[in-house]
This record gives sequence, structure tokens and C-alpha cells, in this order.
Amino acid sequence: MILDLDIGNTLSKWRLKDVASSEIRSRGAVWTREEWRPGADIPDLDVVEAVRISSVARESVLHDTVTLLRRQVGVVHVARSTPEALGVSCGYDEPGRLGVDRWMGVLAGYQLTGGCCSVDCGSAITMDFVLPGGRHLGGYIIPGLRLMKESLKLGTRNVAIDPDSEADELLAPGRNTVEAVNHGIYMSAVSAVNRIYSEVCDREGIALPLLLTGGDARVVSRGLRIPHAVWPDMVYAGLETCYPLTAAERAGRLAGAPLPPPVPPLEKVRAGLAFSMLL
Ligand SMILES: Nc1ncnc2c1ncn2[C@@H]1O[C@H](COP(=O)(O)OP(=O)(O)O)[C@@H](O)[C@H]1O
Ligand SMILES: CC(C)(COP(=O)(O)O)[C@@H](O)C(=O)NCCC(=O)O
Ligand SMILES: [K+]
Repeated sequence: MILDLDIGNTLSKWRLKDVASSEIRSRGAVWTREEWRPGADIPDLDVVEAVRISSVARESVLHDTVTLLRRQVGVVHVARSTPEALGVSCGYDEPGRLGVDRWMGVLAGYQLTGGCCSVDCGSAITMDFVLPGGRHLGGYIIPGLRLMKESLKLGTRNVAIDPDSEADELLAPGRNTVEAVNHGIYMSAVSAVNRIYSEVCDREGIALPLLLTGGDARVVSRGLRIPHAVWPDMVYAGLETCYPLTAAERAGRLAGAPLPPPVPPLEKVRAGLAFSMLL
């Protein structure tokens, strides 16, 4: 089995993948915002022959995790953001400082589409752009839905946005504090994704396929009118492209990859942008 780890600021996600069949056998998540207990709720390491890790936690957390894993598993790959990988050149002045979860998303997205906008709706909402030809432009970081809500300190932090809510309801004016806060931050996240996507496509003169991942991807997806695809395993897919271990991975087949989403005509993106500027 391969153990893939995606250690974020809120949740540490794991999945077990069968080396022979390339199937995902199990998966889970550990709440790691307040503290990280190495090994907590992580599956039996006896069956694991290789580990691949994407981590944006503190370096000491990663160090403890890797030390623990190396005692029991022969192969431990820790992904890093680099100036260049798999035909993509990193847009950051200091590539090592780009969150490695973002870099994994960019590499997976590029592999799938040959140029895209990748959005990760987690603790933060990050947006990254990579053009056909492999130039990563850099990106944007805004607080995620939960963080935005917590920052308001209106006593609404424990009332989560129902991930199954309909976008129409979430976009309507709220009629009490919880609704006003939830609908407000939802609107700001969806508008930001819309606007940033349109601005960058306009600037670069190309409409790009839009890909979403992260804990809030599904609910943000419902509010977006731009065609896009949700890819829950996008960060894991970056690990697969960097460290291919199964036959399917070596052949370039990424687990759970969606069909590349249709791309809107650039003129339509520009018209939407012009319209929002008129208001
Ligand atoms: N069951 C859940 N538990 C915790 N957070 C969830 C859950 N479902 C959706 N979320 C949302 O997903 C976010 C975490 O997404 P995730 O992509 O795992 O973040 P990160 O990579 O930053 O840890 C939370 O901030 C919350 O808004
Ligand atoms: C921006 C992030 C905090 C997002 O993390 P996440 O929401 O996935 O937990 C993470 O990618 C990170 O720590 N990045 C380093 C800073 C940067 O990318 O510029
Ligand atoms: K994120």
C-alpha cells in the first residue's frame, strides 16, 4: 500500500492506495488545527510500503511525522516546491516559499489540462495560474470560508455553512446574523474567484480551464457560473505525478481526475468583467 498524506492547516488528510491495482482502499482526515499528534488515526503502517507527503504545517510537525514514518516505512517522499518540475516553471521569486499544496495542485492541473487556474478552497482559498507552455504566474491567497467567519467574532464561528446548501439560498440576503455572515462570506469567496479568474484571463489574453479542490470546493462550486471541474484528489494527484509508483501513475493516469472542464470563450469572460466594472 501507498500512504498519501496531505497535511493542511485545518485537516490532515490521508488515503491508502493499492500499488498493484492503483485503487484507493481507504481514506480519512484528522483535525490538526489545534495540535498534531503524530500517527493519530492514521492506518496500520505494517501494510504501507511507501509514503508521499505534501505538508504546509510547521517544519517541526513535518519533521516529527517523517521521523516516525521512517522508523516503519522504507520509502518516504516529502514534496517540496521547486523552481521547475514536470515542464512547469514556478512564478514565485523564491519558489521554495510557495505552499507545496499549491504546487502539487498546479502540477496536477497542468498534467490534466496543459494550462489552468487551480483553486484550493481550504483554510485559505488559494488561486494559481499556469499558462500553456508551463509558465506559472503566481497567484492569490485569501482567507477561507471558516477563517473569514471566525475573524468576525460575532458568535457564529461554530455554525458551519451547510456544504449541501443550494447556491441560490446562500446568495440571498441573510435575515439573521448567522445567515448574514454565512451568505456574506460565501458571496465574497465566490465573487473573488470569479473576478480573479476573469482579470487574469483578460490580462493574459487566454481563457483557462478552472479546477477546484479543498474542503469547501463543492459549496464554492455551486455558486460559480464559470464552467469548472471539482477534483477532490488534486493535491494527491500532484504527489502521483512527482513520485509515480503504480503502473497507472507511470502511464500518467491520475486518480479521480475529472474530465478537463470546458473553457468559456475569452470574449464571454471579458464581457462579464466589463459588466461587473460598469456597476
Ligand atoms: N467535515 C469537515 N471538517 C472540517 N472542515 C470541513 C469539513 N467539511 C468542510 N470543511 C471545510 O473545509 C475546510 C478545510 O478544508 P481543507 O481543504 O481540508 O483545508 P486545509 O488543507 O487548509 O487543512 C474547513 O476550513 C471548512 O471550512
Ligand atoms: C496559503 C496556505 C496557507 C494554504 O494552506 P491551506 O489552506 O491548504 O491549509 C499554504 O499554501 C501555505 O502555507 N503557503 C505558503 C505561503 C505561500 O504559498 O505563499
Ligand atoms: K488552500
